Amino acid sequence: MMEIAGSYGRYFRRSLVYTIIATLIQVASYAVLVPLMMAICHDKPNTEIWSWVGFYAATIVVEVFFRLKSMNFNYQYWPCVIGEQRIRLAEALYKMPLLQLREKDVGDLSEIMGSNVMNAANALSSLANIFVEVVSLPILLWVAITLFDYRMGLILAVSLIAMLPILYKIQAIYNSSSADLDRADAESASRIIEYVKGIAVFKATSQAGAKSPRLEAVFHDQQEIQSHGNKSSASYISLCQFIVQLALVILIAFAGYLAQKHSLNIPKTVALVIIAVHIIEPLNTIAAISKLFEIAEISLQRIKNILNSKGLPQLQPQAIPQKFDINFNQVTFEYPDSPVVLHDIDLALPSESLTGVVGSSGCGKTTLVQLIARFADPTKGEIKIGGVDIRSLTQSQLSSLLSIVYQDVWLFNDTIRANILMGRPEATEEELIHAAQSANIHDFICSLPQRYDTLVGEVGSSLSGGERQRISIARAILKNTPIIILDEPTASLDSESEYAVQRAISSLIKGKTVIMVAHRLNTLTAADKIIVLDRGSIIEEGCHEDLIKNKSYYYNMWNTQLKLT
Ligand SMILES: Nc1ncnc2c1ncn2[C@@H]1O[C@H](COP(=O)(O)OP(=O)(O)OP(=O)(O)O)[C@@H](O)[C@H]1O
Repeated sequence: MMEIAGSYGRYFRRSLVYTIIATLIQVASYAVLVPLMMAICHDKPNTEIWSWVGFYAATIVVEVFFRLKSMNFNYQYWPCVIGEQRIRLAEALYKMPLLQLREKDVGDLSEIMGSNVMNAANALSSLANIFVEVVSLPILLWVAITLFDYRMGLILAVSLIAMLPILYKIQAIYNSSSADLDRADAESASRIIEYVKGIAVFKATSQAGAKSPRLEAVFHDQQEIQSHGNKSSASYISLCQFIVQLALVILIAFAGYLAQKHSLNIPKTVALVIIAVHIIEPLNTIAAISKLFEIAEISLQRIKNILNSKGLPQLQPQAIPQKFDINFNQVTFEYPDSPVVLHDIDLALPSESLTGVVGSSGCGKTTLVQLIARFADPTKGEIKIGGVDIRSLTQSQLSSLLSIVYQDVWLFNDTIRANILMGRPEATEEELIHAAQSANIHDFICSLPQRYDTLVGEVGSSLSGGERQRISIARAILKNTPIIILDEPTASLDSESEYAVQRAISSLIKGKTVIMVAHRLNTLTAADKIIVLDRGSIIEEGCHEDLIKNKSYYYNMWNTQLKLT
């Protein structure tokens, strides 16, 4: 619990203390019933009866006061706890190696950050207090009953303890349904995201809406699991309550027997039975909330799995590099449970040079460039920037050294200004406009109704691939890092857009150390060096003219592309 409470732990502890105080006072109020009943039945003077009534009323007022104090946590800090947990998760995701993050299911992650955090916080805000109350109240009331009549206390304890193994057994039977339901919820969240992202494909294949078998199957499963879960939890709660009520029946029968034998007087019997009823009430609640605790426990486990995932290790910290040449020394890499993708790569990229990476599909080009950004660490070997092993840099140090431009551009549903400023939030208006002009996108932005304040969401679908790409390049220009990684930035563009984006790229890479993956070899003819990869190994290296002269792998690729154009 304290883990979820995070920095609000002391408020949570305080609220539990208030609950305990309120419960103690509640017990005192019930205990007052015994002398009150005795005073009424034994015709005691009115003053004595009224003083007991007054005492009873006073305990109720004080109890309500402390209950309200304990609830303060719910409405004041509960939303803060949720916010804090979500920030912690977001930070854990940020630290997670990209390779590991990409393997996570988006639906699953949104379920964790959404419902799972809510479930865990609910357990903290309301369930914990109820739990303290429903556990401590019966114990304290039992102590009170035992003090008034040890035989009643004994019979109550024996009958409740005898029922514990049965309750435990029932709980074990019903336990699995919550985990199944949680899994079904996560699966359904994933399918919904998949459906929304792939709706164009679903429409094209006439599998949209009710005709989508994937969506239908997952909703059907979820319904089944949900109704099974609801049925089982309803019967679980009823069964537990029935068993707990049995203990009350035994106690009442025993109290009647003692009263018949004149071993217990009537007012005391009535008062003790009233108190015993108040023991049973919270015990019934335990059955209901234990189900909610179980759901919270599963949610907490899923949250912890993210929070406990380890980031990439950091070597002894070093000063941020002052030179920006990049060196691969004997770098080998393999994805988990996959064959080796890169073999013993030795590569030197001088400062302020442009290096192209080419090769057939799947030969490891993207993997090679992503290793520079520590998307994952090499299985063997090292990568250095300006002589500094990148594993000794913090994530933000490394990020400040490089910008990556991908083929698929991700723009946030915010203004165009905000999207570009992500490169350097503190940039001035002049710097922003200069970056957009350099990226060849300023005129287009000015043609939009709200210019730089146009929301990407409003024009998102009408932005062409080239326009989106130039916005992302403007962001990189503004960031102004000494190293630029380009992973097929023009691969999906038509030749007109490609020309505009190429001009933007020329502005971006001026005076930088650049590594660029490209399928279209004509984009690399001016590169200082081109490396040719085949099945994870460098098989050729040199400038365009040298590689053509070699008449080998690159030469064949070039001729094939010439024939196609
Ligand atoms: N996350 C992953 N887990 C396992 N294998 C992967 C993963 N990502 C890529 N691979 C495999 O690693 C190999 C190299 O992939 P990579 O994307 O680096 O190739 P590429 O040369 O950039 O391909 P393309 O030109 O088609 O983009 C491929 O066989 C690919 O299937």
